[in-house]
Parts: sequence; C-alpha cells; structure tokens
Amino acid sequence: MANQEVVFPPDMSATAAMPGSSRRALYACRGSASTSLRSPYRVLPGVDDEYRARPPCATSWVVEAIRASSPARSLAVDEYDAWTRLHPSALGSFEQIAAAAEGKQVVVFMDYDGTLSPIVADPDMAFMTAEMRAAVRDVARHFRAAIVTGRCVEKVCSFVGLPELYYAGSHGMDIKGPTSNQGDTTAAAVLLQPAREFLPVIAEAYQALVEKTKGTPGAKVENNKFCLSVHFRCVDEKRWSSLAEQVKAVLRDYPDLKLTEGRKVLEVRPSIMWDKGKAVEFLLQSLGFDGRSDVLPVYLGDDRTDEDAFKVLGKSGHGLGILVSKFPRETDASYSLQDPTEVMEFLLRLVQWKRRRSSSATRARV
Ligand SMILES: O=P(O)(O)OC[C@H]1O[C@H](O[C@H]2O[C@H](CO)[C@@H](O)[C@H](O)[C@H]2O)[C@H](O)[C@@H](O)[C@@H]1O
Repeated sequence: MANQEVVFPPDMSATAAMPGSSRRALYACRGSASTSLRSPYRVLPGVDDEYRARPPCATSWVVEAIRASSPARSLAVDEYDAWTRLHPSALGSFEQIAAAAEGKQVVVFMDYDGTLSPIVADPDMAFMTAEMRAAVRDVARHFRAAIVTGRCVEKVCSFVGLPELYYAGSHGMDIKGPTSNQGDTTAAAVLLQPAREFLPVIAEAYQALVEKTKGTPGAKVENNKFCLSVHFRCVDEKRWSSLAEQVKAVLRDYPDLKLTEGRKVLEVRPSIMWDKGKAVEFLLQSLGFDGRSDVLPVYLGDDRTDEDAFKVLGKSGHGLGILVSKFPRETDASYSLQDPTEVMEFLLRLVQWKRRRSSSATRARV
C-alpha cells in the first residue's frame, strides 16, 4: 500500500459519488437519525443536545441496541422457519440466484467480521481460514470482488492477504483498488477517502476514549483510522451502561462525530453521510457498472452496518443482499446464510457455476 495519493476516477469525487448532492450534504446527517424500532440500522447521535432530546433512557437504549445486535437466545424452530420463508437460504435457492445471474456480470461484495471470519472475543485474532481465503481468491479470479468492512484497510488487508481485491475499509471511508506490481514496489490506488479531514479529530478521540475507558475491565478501543470501535464483548454486561456513558461523555467534546452500534460494539465515526451503501454505489460507479441491468451486485454481510448496502441494492432493483445470521432479524437482504461456513459454501458454488458457464461458452464457440 505504498501509494497514498487520493485519486478520483474520471468525473468522480466525494460529492460526485452522490448524485444531486453538494459537499455540504456530507455533513448534514446530525439529527437525521431514525429512532424507529423498525429501522434495522439506527444512527445514534454522538452529541449531547441529541441525547437531551431522548433522555433519560438514551443509554439504556444504546445498551439494548448493542444487545439486540448480537442475539444469543435460542429460538423456536418454527420462528426461524417463518423468517427463512421471507429470507430464504442462498444455498437452498442457489438455482434461483444462478438464473438471476445468467448473462450478467456478477460483482461480489463481502463484509469481513462475522461473514468471512467467525466472531471471536479478541478482534486482533479474527482470522479467516485458509479454505475461506482460497474460496475468496477463486471468487476474485472469476468476478470483480470487494471487501467492505468497518476495519481499517491496513488491518483487513493483512487478515485477507489478497491484493487482487478492492477494499472499502472504515465503513467505506477508505476505498482502495487492487494492488499492482510496479517494479520492485507494490501500489494500491486510493480511490476515495471522503472523511480525510477528520483524521486529526479521530486520532484525538481515540486517545480520549482509551483514557476514559481504561478502568472498565474488558473494554477495548480499536483504531480503524477513519472510525473507532469500542468493544463491549469482553465487558461484564452489568458494566455496559457505564461504558456506554463513558463513550457518550467523550463524544460530547466531539460534535462532528456520531455513534452507531454493531455486534457488541459501538462505532464512533465522522458525521458525514457516508456508509457501506455509499461505498458500494461508489465502487459500482467507478467500475462503470451503476444502473446497468446486465450487472448483478451481490452483497454478503452480517451486521447492522451492512443494512445500508442491502438497502442500496434493494432500491436499485437489480442486486442481491444476503444476510449472514442464525437469528431472525429485520433486514433489507433478500436471502440468508447462517454463518461463515455457509458463506464459503456459497462462494464456492458461485465459482463452480461461473466455471461451468465459461466452459460451455467456450465449447459453443469451437
Ligand atoms: O464490517 P465488519 O467487517 O463486520 O467489521 C465490523 C467490526 O468488526 C470487528 O468487531 C466484530 O468482530 C470482532 C472479532 O470477531 C468481535 O470481537 C466484535 O465483538 C465484533 O463487533 C472489528 O473489531 C471492528 O473494528 C469492526 O468495526
């Protein structure tokens, strides 16, 4: 990753990536949070005036949201069955998916944690298996493929280890193209960093959060460069409220940052209108694929933050969202898979299908 230049593809900039918007609109999302319980992805404003608007349950609401993002209770079989009728297994419905992909260029977007790698207690140990890596490598040989993650690009690149992929790190705020060899150096073109000016404030907030949370056993603050993750997974549930309070207290000094929640994690990020969905739109535009009915984007993800991407594909009318979850959840994804093992199986079937299509096309030509 030697090349740190911000390079916009022709006719594309942070603002051009959002049709009809001005750069100011990037900053317009404070207070735009939907607090609807039906909303699968709620933005939790990180500023005190917003919290004053929703007292006194705001902290318990944050804690509830974190709890709900990682359900652990076992469900009645029929409850799960009812849900899978709405969001059928992408494996069980593979023929249907293959039929939708017929004659189209498939673009595969993959979330990392909980999708390609199993959820583990220590975020620094969330490795993917060698088998999964081989499957993702095969996917990249046959399709345009991207990893879209909350992790910083550098960390996820070191976990995935496949330079041929596109990477959208920090929840899409750091987008890089495949790494190419240039003599004895390698370079990945930085395609977009829409939150660059927030780097100093993020670095400062990171230090403040580390300091504030250091007395909470098990709490961990992860620096994802353009955003931060405050991990609750190893913290005793009895301390979740006070940890959420600590995070909120720090954010009062940073009105340009906001909070969202994920799987036993609070994410701190710049208050700009940018998310994984925007990153997917940007990548499709960069590849010259947006709005094309002969392109089928497929997005696999497990977390609340992936809902933004599911929404974008749902709205476009020709994309497929696949939610990775063992538990029924409100989602904009059309299909489901239970866990990373099923994700791997799905990716392998996709590659197998593509190989069969390519060899029958070759046979037809000779
Ligand atoms: O967008 P993703 O690739 O899903 O990244 C979202 C966050 O994932 C990581 O946290 C989650 O996975 C950890 C390892 O399994 C787990 O310990 C934690 O509880 C999960 O929330 C990552 O550490 C975060 O930085 C990402 O934002």
